[in-house]
Amino acid sequence: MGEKLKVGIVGGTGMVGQRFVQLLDGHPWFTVTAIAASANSAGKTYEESVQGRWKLSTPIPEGVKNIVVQDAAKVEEVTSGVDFVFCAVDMKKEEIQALEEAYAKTGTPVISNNSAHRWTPDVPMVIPEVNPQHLEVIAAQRKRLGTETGFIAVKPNCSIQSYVPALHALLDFEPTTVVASTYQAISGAGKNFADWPEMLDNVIPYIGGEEEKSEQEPLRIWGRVDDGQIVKASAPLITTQCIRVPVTDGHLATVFVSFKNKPSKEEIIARWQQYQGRAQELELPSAPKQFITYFEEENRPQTGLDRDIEQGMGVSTGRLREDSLYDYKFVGLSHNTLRGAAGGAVLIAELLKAEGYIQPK
Ligand SMILES: N[C@@H](CC=O)C(=O)O
Repeated sequence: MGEKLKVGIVGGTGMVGQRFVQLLDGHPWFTVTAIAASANSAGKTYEESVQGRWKLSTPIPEGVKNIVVQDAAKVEEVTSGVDFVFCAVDMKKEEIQALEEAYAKTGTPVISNNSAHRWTPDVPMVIPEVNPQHLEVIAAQRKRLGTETGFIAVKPNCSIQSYVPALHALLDFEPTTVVASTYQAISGAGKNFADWPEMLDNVIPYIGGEEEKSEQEPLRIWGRVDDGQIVKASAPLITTQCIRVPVTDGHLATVFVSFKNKPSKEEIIARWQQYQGRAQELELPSAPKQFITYFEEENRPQTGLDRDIEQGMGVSTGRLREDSLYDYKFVGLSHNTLRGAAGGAVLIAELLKAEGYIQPK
């Protein structure tokens, strides 16, 4: 594998940005050469800019400490030294849409953790093991943006990763109805217990916008490519409740599901255990060897015990049993800031590189 691709992190000082920094330390294909953030952080070293707000348990990697943070709004300056960027910024939707398009128009691929472009018809929203075929729409997007090399690709919301992979492995049994309740960690809101004390010994039954995302985004993931656009699927019907719970990391979901062709319990478990996607076929560096792990123990998966499975990139399921109203019920779990955020975006970038969409400039 020749020289590493040079990466910029736009929004590198926030919680997801810090995860990008952590995951890219020692990455075999990518090296961080630029970090951009708001004008307030611009001009400081990365170490200075995250002083007192570094939220991860591992130290700031040596290789990025002295990178001078750039102003994310100065798009040409940031992109001049990189082959592609990750983007995780906290701004209004229209501002993020415009910023990401400005980056893409410089010929720079943008892999985004933000939700702003998740419903732009020619922007692929990808889980590499589930819908890698959606990358096809990049050609149409490049035409629209007037660039031969730039584009935007996004990852879906973290909540859906705790049940969509498990349902995807069962898609040919035609799930008709899904009820999912998610129990979401506080890091999903970019917080820890120090900065969100009311989450100690508490549950908050509301996460703004989350239920809409959790019900609609799976249908886009299962959508088809038609004339350079993603057309969302019309089934299954999905309803959700999303709840904030007092855990640091890990989104757990309880799921009820009925099928047109009801599989046996053994068939479901076999599908989960055997499921392999494009990320495993290509042996991408961040791909979990076992994408879905089924736990036979009746008290697993547990958020604290199992969120880090496969370096936080695997998904786990358990407690599969028949239900009195639906065909089955089960529990799913995924790490929200690894598989569900920065890790998922790094895996998309690896897929894009392996498929020839990201190249040295
Ligand atoms: N909106 C989610 C974060 C996932 O992307 C949350 O609040 O947990």
